[in-house]
Parts: sequence; C-alpha cells; structure tokens
Amino acid sequence: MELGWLLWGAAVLLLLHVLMGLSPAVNFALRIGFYSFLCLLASALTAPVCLLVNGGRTVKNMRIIRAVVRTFKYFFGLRFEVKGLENFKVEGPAIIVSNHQSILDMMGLMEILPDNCVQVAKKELMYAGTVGLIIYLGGVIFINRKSTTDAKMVMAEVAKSMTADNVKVWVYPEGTRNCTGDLLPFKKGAFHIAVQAQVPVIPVVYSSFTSFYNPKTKLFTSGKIKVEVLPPIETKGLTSDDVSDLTDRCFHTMRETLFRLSGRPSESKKSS
Ligand SMILES: CCCCCCCCCCCCCCCCC(=O)SCCNC(=O)CCNC(=O)[C@H](O)C(C)(C)COP(=O)(O)OP(=O)(O)OC[C@H]1O[C@@H](n2cnc3c(N)ncnc32)[C@H](O)[C@@H]1OP(=O)(O)O
Ligand SMILES: CCCCCCCC/C=C\CCCCCCCC(=O)OC[C@@H](O)COP(=O)(O)O
Repeated sequence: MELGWLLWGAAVLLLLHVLMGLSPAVNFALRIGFYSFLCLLASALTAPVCLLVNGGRTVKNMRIIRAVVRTFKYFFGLRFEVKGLENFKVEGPAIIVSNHQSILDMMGLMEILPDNCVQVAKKELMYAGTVGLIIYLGGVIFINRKSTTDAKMVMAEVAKSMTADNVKVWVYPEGTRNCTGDLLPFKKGAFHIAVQAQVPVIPVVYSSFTSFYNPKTKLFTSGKIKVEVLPPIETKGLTSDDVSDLTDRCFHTMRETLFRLSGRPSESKKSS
C-alpha cells in the first residue's frame, strides 16, 4: 500500500519534471498556477480566522494575512534581503510608495509590511474569489481606475481618514504591473494624498525580478530580491503646487535605487 503511494508520487514528480524540461512555458504556467492556487486556498482558510479574531473588515487583519503570506516564499525559493526597515519607524501615518513588477509582489509587500498599513488596489481585485474577500477583510482601499473623478474622490477621503485612524497607506504609483527592470512614469495620486494629509512619503524599492522572473520569456526560477526602504520625504508645508516636484524627486530617487539594487548601469550610461 505504502509502496503504491510512493510509486504514484514518483510518477507525478517524473511527469512534472518531464513537463518542465519540455517547455519553460509549462514550467511557468505550473508555477504561476500554483501561486494562484496557494493564494486562493490560503485566503479561504485565513478569512474565517480573520472574522473570528477581529470580527470584520479591519487593518488588524493585515497582521494575520502578513504572517500567512510570509511563508509563501519558501515554496518558490525566493529570498529577500531587506535594508532600511528603521525608516518605517515614523510616528503616525505616512504614504509608502513602491515599484510594482508582478502579482508575486504580494510576497515582497508582506515581507516588510508595517503594522496599521493598508494598500490601494484596483477594484477588480475585489472579485478575485477568496483573494478578493481576504483583501476586503484586510481593509484594502479599492479604486476605480476607469474613472479619474471616482478615484480622486476615494483618494481625498483616504487623505482625511488616514490621520484620524493613524494608518499608513501603501500605493503603487506606477498604477500597474511593470516587469521591465525600469519604472513607468508615476501617477500623482499618492503624492496628492501625502500633501493633503501633510504626511511623509516613504519610498520602497524592490530589485528587478528579470533575472529570475520574466512573463515574456516564461522564466520563473528561484531568486534573491533586494529590498530597500528609503528615508522618509517630509511634506510639511508643501501645497498642491509642489506635487509635481515631489513626484519627480521620488521617481528619480527610486529609479536610481532600482538600478543600483539590480546591478544595472545608471541612467547616464544606459543606452535603451
Ligand atoms: C492569506 C493569503 C493572502 C493571499 C494573497 C493576497 C494578499 C494581498 C493583500 C494586499 C493587497 C494589495 C493589493 C495591491 C494591488 C495593487 C494595485 O491594484 S495597483 C493599481 C491600483 N493603484 C493605483 O492605480 C495607484 C496609483 N494611481 C494613482 O495614484 C492615480 O493618480 C489615480 C488616483 C488612480 C488616478 O489615475 P488616472 O485616472 O489615470 O488619473 P491621473 O492621470 O493620474 O490624474 C489626473 C489628474 O488628477 C490629478 N490627481 C490625481 N489624484 C489626485 C488627488 N488625489 N487629488 C487631486 N488631484 C489628483 C493628477 O495630478 C492629474 O492632474 P495633472 O494636472 O495632470 O497633474
Ligand atoms: C470566482 C472568481 C474567481 C477568480 C479567480 C481569480 C484568481 C486569482 C487568484 C490569485 C492570484 C493571486 C493574486 C494576488 C494579488 C495580486 C495583486 C496584484 O498584483 O494585482 C495587480 C494589480 O496590482 C495591477 O493590475 P494590472 O497590472 O493593472 O492588471
């Protein structure tokens, strides 16, 4: 009986091995499929725990979600090397901005997520099955990217409530995933909130995934991700006229850091 199970296990492993050897596309699909499955399953199991412990939608659930997601990296052979965590120790609310490369970012996010911090997400994620449920329970702020007016209204509300509720807000200022090893131009929403609420902006940079993860070439192996939390940029006294400068400053600092962490020649030496 036991030998039977062992043989079945060996056969499945062999099949996976052959499939992966045959095609990087199959390997990629299997690993992304497994990641999605893990997210859906873990969310289904974690949601009742969140409800039992904290009763409903609250940022306190993020601690539970964080603890669960932090185990995911072991399944994919990912390692994080984190620097600058002391920069999160600002008293009270802040806006955290980071680069966004992939759905895998949720692991990097949870690796360093400070307490009392919610993210801004596209509202479509609310309908991603149990994942939608868990991020709803975690207090994530949903925006409608198809309506600038709607999104701006929600962001303005966030600016008001984050000080009252003493929460930090995590925004991906590129507004979408981008796995090219560079940054997309930043949208200004995060910086408007920071100025409206007069709270600091804390930039966070993850090194480029391209050496181990690339959806275009179907590459997905194990790898190391360097993460750096940069010093807070103060916004006290700034007005809406300063938002463009603040955005540019943050963009350039983060881009330089991204290139440095990814071992890529800096702007001036770059040809493409
Ligand atoms: C237990 C198991 C668990 C399993 C796994 C799950 C765990 C995960 C938990 C955590 C979940 C995290 C989920 C993360 C998801 C990430 C995303 O979804 S990223 C996509 C969504 N986010 C964003 O888009 C944020 C960045 N975007 C912006 O900030 C945008 O500016 C915008 C507010 C969305 C508006 O965008 P758009 O409509 O494109 O308009 P713009 O061109 O940017 O702006 C037009 C104009 O308006 C000005 N402006 C913008 N915002 C404001 C504002 N708040 N107040 C005033 N004015 C504003 C802007 O400056 C422009 O004017 P200008 O004159 O051109 O400057
Ligand atoms: C009943 C419905 C079932 C739906 C099943 C959905 C399956 C998806 C399940 C798990 C996938 C893992 C999701 C982890 C959360 C990822 C958040 C994320 O990275 O969103 C992308 C968003 O930032 C930007 O979106 P775009 O790049 O603009 O696009």
